[in-house]
Amino acid sequence: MTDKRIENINVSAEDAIITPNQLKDLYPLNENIIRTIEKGQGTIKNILSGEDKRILVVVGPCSIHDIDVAKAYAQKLKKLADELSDTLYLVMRVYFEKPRTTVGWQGLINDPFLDDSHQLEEGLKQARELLTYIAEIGLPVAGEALDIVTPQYIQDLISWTAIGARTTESQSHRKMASGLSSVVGFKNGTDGNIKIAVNALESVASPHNFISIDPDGHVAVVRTKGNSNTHIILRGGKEPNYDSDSVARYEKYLAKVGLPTRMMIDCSHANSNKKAANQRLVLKSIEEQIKTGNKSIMGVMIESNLFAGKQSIPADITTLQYGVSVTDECIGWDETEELLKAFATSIQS
Ligand SMILES: O=C[C@H](O)[C@H](O)COP(=O)(O)O
Ligand SMILES: C=C(OP(=O)(O)O)C(=O)O
Repeated sequence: MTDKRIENINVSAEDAIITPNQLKDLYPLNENIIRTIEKGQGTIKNILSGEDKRILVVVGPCSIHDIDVAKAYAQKLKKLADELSDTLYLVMRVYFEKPRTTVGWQGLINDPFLDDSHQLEEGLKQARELLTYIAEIGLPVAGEALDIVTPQYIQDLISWTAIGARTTESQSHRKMASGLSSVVGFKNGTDGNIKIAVNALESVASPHNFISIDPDGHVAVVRTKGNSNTHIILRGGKEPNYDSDSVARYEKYLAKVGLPTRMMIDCSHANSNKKAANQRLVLKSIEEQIKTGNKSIMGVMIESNLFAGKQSIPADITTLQYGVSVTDECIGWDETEELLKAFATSIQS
């Protein structure tokens, strides 16, 4: 029994919620969905190995806060993905969990009503419903695995996974990622440290054992086989790190430690100085590097929403602007379409 004099002094409640299997029964898989995920996970593995020569593009909102906006975005992106599929493999960023530098809204799963009511079960339901909708239309999805337990609820619907700059060095995240079925990308640290991402690749390739929950919600020891389908993501730090000199330096470093020299470049975050308009400059540099023979850049990340910019979350949620990010600045849909079409045409020729 808990003795309240010494334990849970700073805990106000422990509310039981739906189990992973119960959530999956509410929003089940079907053959269409399984085909999208199998194809998504498989294609991304082939891009990582170099067998598929296309460039992986992880593109979409910084965070999902409005399911209708996300569905409208997914419809547009699917059309563009089909159009550019000879050169680019487009995967939608569907990020439900936001790591914060200090405090702030932590994403749709944590607070689906954006009002500090923290109805996590509702957040999980909304997340899974959206993921099944996007998979049904045949579009693969990318997510950030920030929480250690939520993958049990939604990871079957994810084709590519990021571990963020603030958690790349975390042993718990590395252990969890060693059991994920998708390719996993590790960001460099917020200060620009690449070593922690390279160390993560080594750690994640090994089998691990850790305590989590099983699909029925029972506490369980999860024993993983290790995941070698991994790569680093350059997101900038104190300085941007997308330029050809930085890329060449990281290629050498990966080769020196015996790892494949494959990497993704994040056009946003510290590579854009958090200014969405700068993402096009990063993409232009990537385009030039690929055109001049770079074979290490296997993917790019772009933060994009229906409309450009960002907004603060207002006290009255009904006054939110439709289709505008509530976390980092994004480029709008028109610019996204223009940039990706130009990128595809340029690297094809
Ligand atoms: O990608 C989003 C943000 O860069 C990340 O969540 C950190 O945000 P913050 O510095 O506003 O907390
Ligand atoms: C938080 C993110 O990035 P980073 O971990 O690079 O800050 C993100 O991609 O949403």
